[in-house]
Amino acid sequence: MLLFFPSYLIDPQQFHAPSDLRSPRARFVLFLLFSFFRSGGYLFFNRLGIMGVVFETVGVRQTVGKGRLMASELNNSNPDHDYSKEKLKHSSKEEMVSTMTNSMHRSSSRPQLDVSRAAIQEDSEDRNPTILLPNQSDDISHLALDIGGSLIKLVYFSRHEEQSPDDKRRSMKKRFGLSNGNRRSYPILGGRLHFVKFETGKLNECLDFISSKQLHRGGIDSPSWRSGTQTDANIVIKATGGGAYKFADVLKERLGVSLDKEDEMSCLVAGANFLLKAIRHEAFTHMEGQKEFVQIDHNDMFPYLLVNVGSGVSIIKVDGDGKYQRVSGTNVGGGTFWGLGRLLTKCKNFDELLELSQQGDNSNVDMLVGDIYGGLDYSKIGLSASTIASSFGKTISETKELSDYRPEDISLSLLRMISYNIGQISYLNALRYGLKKIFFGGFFIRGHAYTMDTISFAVHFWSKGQAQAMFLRHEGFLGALGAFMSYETHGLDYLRAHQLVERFPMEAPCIGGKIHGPPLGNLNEKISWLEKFVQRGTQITAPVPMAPPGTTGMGGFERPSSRGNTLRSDASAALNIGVLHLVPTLEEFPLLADPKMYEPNTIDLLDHGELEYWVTVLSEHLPDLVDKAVASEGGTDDAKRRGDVFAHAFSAHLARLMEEPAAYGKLGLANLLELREECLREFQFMDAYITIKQRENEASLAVLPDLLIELDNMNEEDRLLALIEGVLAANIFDWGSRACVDLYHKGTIIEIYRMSRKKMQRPWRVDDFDMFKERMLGSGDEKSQPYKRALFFVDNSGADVVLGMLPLAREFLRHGTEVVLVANSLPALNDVTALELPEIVAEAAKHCDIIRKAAEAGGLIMDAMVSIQEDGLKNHSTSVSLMVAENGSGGPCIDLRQVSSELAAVAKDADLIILEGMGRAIHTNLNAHFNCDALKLAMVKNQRLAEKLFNGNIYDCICRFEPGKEQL
Ligand SMILES: Nc1ncnc2c1ncn2[C@@H]1O[C@H](COP(=O)(O)OP(=O)(O)O)[C@@H](O)[C@H]1O
Ligand SMILES: CC(C)(COP(=O)(O)O)[C@@H](O)C(=O)NCCC(=O)O
Ligand SMILES: [Mn+2]
Repeated sequence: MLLFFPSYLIDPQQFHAPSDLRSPRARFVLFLLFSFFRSGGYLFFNRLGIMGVVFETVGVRQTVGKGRLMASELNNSNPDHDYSKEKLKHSSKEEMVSTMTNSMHRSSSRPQLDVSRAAIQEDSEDRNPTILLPNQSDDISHLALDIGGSLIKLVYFSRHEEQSPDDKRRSMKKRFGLSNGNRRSYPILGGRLHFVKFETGKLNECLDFISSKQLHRGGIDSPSWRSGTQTDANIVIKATGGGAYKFADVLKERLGVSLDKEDEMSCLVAGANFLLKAIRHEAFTHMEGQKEFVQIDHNDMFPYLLVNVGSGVSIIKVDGDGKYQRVSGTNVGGGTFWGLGRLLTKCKNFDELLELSQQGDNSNVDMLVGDIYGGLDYSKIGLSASTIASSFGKTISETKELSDYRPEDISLSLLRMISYNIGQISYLNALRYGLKKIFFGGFFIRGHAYTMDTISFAVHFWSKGQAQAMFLRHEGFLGALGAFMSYETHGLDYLRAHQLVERFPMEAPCIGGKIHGPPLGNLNEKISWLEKFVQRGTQITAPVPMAPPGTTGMGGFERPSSRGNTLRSDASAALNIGVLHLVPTLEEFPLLADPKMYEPNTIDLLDHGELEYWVTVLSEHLPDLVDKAVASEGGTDDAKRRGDVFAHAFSAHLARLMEEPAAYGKLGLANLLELREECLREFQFMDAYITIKQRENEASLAVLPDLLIELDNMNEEDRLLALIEGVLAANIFDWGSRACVDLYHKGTIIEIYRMSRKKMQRPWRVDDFDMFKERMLGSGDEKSQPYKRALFFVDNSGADVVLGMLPLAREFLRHGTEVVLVANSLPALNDVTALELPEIVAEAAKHCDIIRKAAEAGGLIMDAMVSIQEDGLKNHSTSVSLMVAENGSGGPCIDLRQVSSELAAVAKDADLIILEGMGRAIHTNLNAHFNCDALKLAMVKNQRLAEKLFNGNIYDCICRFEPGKEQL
């Protein structure tokens, strides 16, 4: 039998089912219906009543004329969409499919897949049948080019992991001992945007790069490439810049592809608008060596002036999306600097020229006011003696030849001449149109501190502080991004800031026309490449070169105050930008009281002392972490090798950040801690603490029954206190804290837990327990209304979750409150993950009726213990539900601007959130305000932090209760 999808395009990321699906019956029927989708091709639905299907982009398989689709799980990503309005009224399979597809809502901008007449072949024996997409014809676009006068910029999209997501899912499941597959184990869906540049003069190397990765065919892993079903002659690539015309024939000849030419100005504007809207820390100011990220108000973005400093300079007034006017330009631009500079200094490359300027003194070349006025200021018109009166004016001397001047001085003079000139013309245009915001892009900027300072000074000086110069991290890629955006098929223009996660992998550089390393995606080659550096005794340079801090053009026409710093070589790595991971399922946590003001990080790492301290903490933790990571992979030679390279790579990141804290965007402690986890994953350490977690889970589960008996013998008030005490005490099991790890040598898990409980002394350092108790139990005769739904942001495995949070959850269930355990999507230290929780809950449920019934009601223990098919409908009860949701994070902290859509959806009905642990309740979110009540529980396992934030000591406890803003 064939099941037909209605004949229109669906937006996979926006498909979800109504909340009615929470009824076990509805879910069971759906389960039967879609059981054949499971594992790798399944329609997923979780215990929260949010069912989703996503045609996971990485799972898309296509053949010519007949698409094949591997469905995978996911849920809604459209924050505007109202779940509650949709009702599922049909019960037959066909009707249900069609109802669900009808409920999908179509976004004109995301027509990734044409599922018209899509069909499932039910006669197939396969439990994971393929869906045929007979009308899916085009490959989803992957590459766009901006071929400029000096540089070729590539933006390309990759959907594929080094390992296929299915393999990953399988190996993760195997490791976690989970056999069934209706839980998502890998949150990265979407794909990745990469940014690469080559010199236009080395077009051939650029084409080799494209060809080696088969980017024009959708990447090495694309099915059409593997199957050889697509002919290159059909391939059309978006391109902009003059080279799109000039080199069209070469591309046709070499790659067989045609170029679809996009207007350069439109692309620049589209690229800039996209970056400003979608990337949180894209724009920054740079004054006197200080870089500061600018928060862009999306509702007040326009108009602005865009100055693109490429070979030449374009000045564009931007009034909105697609609304712009090129108001001016100048032929004195980056090409002038590089061209004249090369002639005058004999430099071999652009960076060398820039680097030279850092040792220069332009007063040997420039004619200063003082040179004309006999050393005096021309104070009447506000010019100091050191102001440049005439760039290169001193070289009019007839007695000197070019060789009599230092190349360093010439380079600096040239740089200042051109930068001031551009700054001044930009200001004049801003003045002409009454604009206050000027964004500078183009590769002339090259993240070079002195260039930015000089332009900023000029804008500030001439506008008397009225206009502001801002720079863009993706400076040179505006046009290429715009061309990429112009594909009508990927709809990335609708992405929002929270859906993009920037990563900085140790990728081999491929810049300046040379690919300095292996093609992306081959871990082994990447490791060898990094090893070579280590063996040669060369420090691995972190992947993001940028200008040194502190070079400044103070005084506008003064000399740079900071000198002698070397410019990070462009060839040593990529740019000051990372790979953009597109995670269309991330959303803003809906219970944040003031999302615009929300700042996750409590500690400001702009404070150099703080940065130094935390970098040292992480460095000192590194050897132990490497040991654990290597052991988690069986201690094999391969694991040791990866462990070694991981240590070098992570140290390089830390060194890089010490040098320039804002190199990867705005830096907080949460980012630093997450970087460590990401770096581990980059070298394929998927869960370094797996053994420790399992051991601690087992030990804790063994004593749980006794603890529950003990608790049940208490009266309600004492029990509540004991439970909170228990959470705080058990939060001591934190393998990320140096002090705690030292403690673990001193006893068994249970001994340490008992010791920790014994030490609990009220009042705690922050102690709002009485307020919380009153809200829970009421006061006097007045009983309080129980919470409807509580979100428990759980932290560590073992005692923390088993003896701390789970018993507390049980108490809420007892009060009739629905509980959602919110846990990490990916491992971080010894934190429990959402994938691991069902099994832990199932174990606990063996000893506790309350947990068992609630877990059954939440559909949770079916995940780990019984198959829903065998259990069927017989066992559901009316008890409140215990559920699990993943939080979308892969670090020990949580940034609530980017949570999983699963969590965002379930949060809508919550009236209490409990944030537990140092990472989630102290390092991040200590100052966060919510619309619902919030309880923040943590033990402070770091002396410095305890002193700084709470004027206290290590092992102090925090119990902060904050009534929700809406309740106040
Ligand atoms: N590695 C490099 N090689 C050549 N020029 C560079 C390099 N890095 C920065 N530049 C500067 O960037 C300019 C080109 O900027 P870009 O935005 O790519 O413009 P275009 O599209 O005109 O090539 C060059 O003229 C030069 O000033
Ligand atoms: C990484 C952590 C935030 C995890 O703490 P948790 O959230 O598990 O309570 C914490 O271990 C930490 O801040 N460690 C570094 C500090 C130290 O070693 O003292
Ligand atoms: Mn933790």
